[in-house]
Amino acid sequence: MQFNPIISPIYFDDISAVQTYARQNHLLLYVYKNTIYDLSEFAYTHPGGLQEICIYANTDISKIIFNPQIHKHSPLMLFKMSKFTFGYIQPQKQKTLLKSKSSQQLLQQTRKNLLSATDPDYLAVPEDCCIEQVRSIKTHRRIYHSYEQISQPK
Ligand code: HEM
Repeated sequence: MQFNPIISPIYFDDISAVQTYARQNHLLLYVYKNTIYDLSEFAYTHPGGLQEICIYANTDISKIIFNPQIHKHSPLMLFKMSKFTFGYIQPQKQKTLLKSKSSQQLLQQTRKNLLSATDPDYLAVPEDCCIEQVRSIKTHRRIYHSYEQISQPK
């Protein structure tokens, strides 16, 4: 079955992991600001030519694609590329998760729930913590997110 990165993006630790993956799977991957695009098919219809785009295959093109000395693409090309999004370089996925609005809201809500139920456990929730996987637990009054799922960032 074909893996669908749009539903489930792949996370890589660094560019060399991307390169190894691309080699093993015969893909033309391009990294722009930590987002990875699979242009394996698009490359054949690249208006600037297949050869030109292949030169930079499996590299970080953040400083390349808007470089006028190479070819200054229109910023709209990023929209075009977005449909080929394949994955992300994200070594500290958990910390990034905490930065996302929904994770923070969830964390605050969990703290409030524990507080409002005068559950002493809320004091034990560390100030700087992140949510790995949110599962729910039931107490005598309400359903909370499991404390075991809230941990210190590594
Ligand atoms: C570094 C990897 C590159 C990527 C990922 C890339 C990607 C793209 C994309 C997505 C477009 C379509 C833009 C659109 O339809 O709006 C495009 C257009 C184009 N590319 Fe590239 N390109 C790369 C390298 C190059 C190079 C090295 C050259 C020439 C030396 C080049 C020349 C062009 C030209 C002439 C166009 C058409 C005009 C334009 O949209 O600016 N590209 N490229």
